Amino acid sequence: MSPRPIYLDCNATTPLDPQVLATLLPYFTEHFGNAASINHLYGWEAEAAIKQAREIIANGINATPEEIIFTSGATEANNLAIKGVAEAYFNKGRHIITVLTEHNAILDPCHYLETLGFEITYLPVQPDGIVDLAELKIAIRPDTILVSIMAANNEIGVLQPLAEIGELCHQHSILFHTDAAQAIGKIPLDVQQMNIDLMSLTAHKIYGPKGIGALYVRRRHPRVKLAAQLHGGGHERGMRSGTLPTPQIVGFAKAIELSLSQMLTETQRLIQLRETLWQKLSTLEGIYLNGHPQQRLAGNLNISIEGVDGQALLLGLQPIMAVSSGSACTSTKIEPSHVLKALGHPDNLAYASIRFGLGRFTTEAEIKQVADHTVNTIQSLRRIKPR
Ligand SMILES: Cc1ncc(COP(=O)(O)O)c(C=O)c1O
Ligand code: FES
Repeated sequence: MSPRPIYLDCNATTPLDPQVLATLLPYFTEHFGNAASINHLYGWEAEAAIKQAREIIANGINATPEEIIFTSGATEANNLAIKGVAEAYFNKGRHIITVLTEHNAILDPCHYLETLGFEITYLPVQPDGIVDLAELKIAIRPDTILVSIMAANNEIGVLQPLAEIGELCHQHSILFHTDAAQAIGKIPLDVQQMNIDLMSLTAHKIYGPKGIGALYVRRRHPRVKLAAQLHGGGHERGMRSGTLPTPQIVGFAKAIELSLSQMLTETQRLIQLRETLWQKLSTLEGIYLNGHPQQRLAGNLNISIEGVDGQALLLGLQPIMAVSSGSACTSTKIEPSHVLKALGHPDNLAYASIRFGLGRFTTEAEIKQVADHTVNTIQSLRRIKPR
């Protein structure tokens, strides 16, 4: 049997860290209680574990435990933030600002709100993927209630200037939400220092379990009002009903704890690996780096390649590596993703794009193998289909 391909799709998801698995397993077995059961030991055990996890997660972003609402992931957290704020503040205003390069879990709730009469401004980005603060300033209106700008982009890894955006929103008394699904545990996030009012988190991009995330909601200066989107037993202060999944929550906290404790060394290691890969790939002509070269996640490399078919390239890479195109394309239609389009890529050029997502378990030997195979595949495709 041939070995499994090298996993390089860490912006899509990551494997569970064995330490995370060990921490959460007992909560599937002996400590299986419902944290809402207040009359017996089983419930108390679950409740205590969740309390501790909530503290770890809150500390990790300089928030308080009461400001953490557990959700099924960042998609749900984004929906709760955007729809929850829209519903709670619609008497104040119906204008929201976001960015063209956001994840669909932001763009789709915004499109939905448009059908209800809200107005959304979708800011462009600069060619390097970073929002222009002057454009943001211009977009702010007296009826703007929310600015939602992601911390790190899932396709091109670009980091947005959160502290500057937060400062601007604060000056105008507008709530600032950030989707930090790709950023938590990878860059420092401080909701006080960055003036962040709401922040979406998820566990599965940092070696935690899938199906668990959180929304941070500021409770003081200002206290953010939010309309619940899931009604039921009144869990999470009525903001998100549903029995809390203790194993996932415990695993989420462990994942954050591990990521924060190794953030500096991990960032340096990943930058080195990423640069090795980029140096090798950029020896070829017609290869472009997508997104800002430095203001990006350490483990993300997104490139566009001239003169090859995107599908053919992915097929050629598949036996050796698990990467993604970062774009929805069919073999008949070569179309860059909405993120690459927002960078100003011309549609008509035959582009192939690859997103490499390096992570905790990526080795130097793997990167060398991936670099060689990618270069060879591009060269042989170009021989078949000359530019
Ligand atoms: C930026 C961003 N937002 C939201 C999500 C969705 O997160 P989840 O899978 O936890 O719902 C992802 C991951 O797919 C993401 O990268
Ligand atoms: S793989 Fe088809 S456009 Fe990128």
